[in-house]
Amino acid sequence: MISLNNVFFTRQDGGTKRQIINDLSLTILPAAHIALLGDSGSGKTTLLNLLAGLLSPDAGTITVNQQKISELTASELALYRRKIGIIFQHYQLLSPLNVKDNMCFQARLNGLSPSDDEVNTMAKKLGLENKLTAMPEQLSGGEQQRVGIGRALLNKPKLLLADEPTGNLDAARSLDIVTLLKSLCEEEQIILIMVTHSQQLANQFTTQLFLKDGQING
Ligand SMILES: Nc1ncnc2c1ncn2[C@@H]1O[C@H](COP(=O)(O)OP(=O)(O)OP(=O)(O)O)[C@@H](O)[C@H]1O
Repeated sequence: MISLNNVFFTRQDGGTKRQIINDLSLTILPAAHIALLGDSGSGKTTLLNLLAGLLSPDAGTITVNQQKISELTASELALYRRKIGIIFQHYQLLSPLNVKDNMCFQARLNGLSPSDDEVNTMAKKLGLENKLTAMPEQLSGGEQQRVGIGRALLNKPKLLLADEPTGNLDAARSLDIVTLLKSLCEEEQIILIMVTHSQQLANQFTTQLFLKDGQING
């Protein structure tokens, strides 16, 4: 479960301060799947970064699975970040590593050692069973994003944050990837929060939240 209580976050915009997140309170239940929508610049990525512990609120508290992340020290935050899943629009695979090692990368960083069985099962679910020894540059965009999903899931997160994960893919492939991502999160009871500009993709989610003026309109 996630709760945000009276969270404020400002950015310096030229000479003035701009309130990006403005007294936001929100509860997200375990295993919820949420599409986060909002105009460009409304603060969607900022909100994901606050949940990822990459930014700290100016005021208010953020609690993720009973851990008050807004009060953690830098080293505690580094440990917290290792445990959550993040999927980026630009995949961010490591080019010298093959698919298998990319998929295992975050889990290994977090002290887990996925077995060959686990990796093969995940690769199969992602349709990557014949690509485990391929290098990232030999993959299509959709395949690279599936490696990104595998990398996040093999780390067994309780929370997965996805920032426009299909922003680089065409509509049909985006729908396939989001459907797959959602069903894998359902299977593993993972909270999924996905930023998207696409209403069609958001419609795959039972909960849609709209960020506007630093506030959530659910
Ligand atoms: N590092 C930064 N320094 C200053 N301002 C920033 C910084 N990063 C983002 N901003 C500003 O904060 C606001 C919110 O940005 P954010 O990236 O969270 O929006 P978004 O809703 O994710 O936008 P988009 O849909 O275009 O990706 C924007 O006005 C942006 O210009």
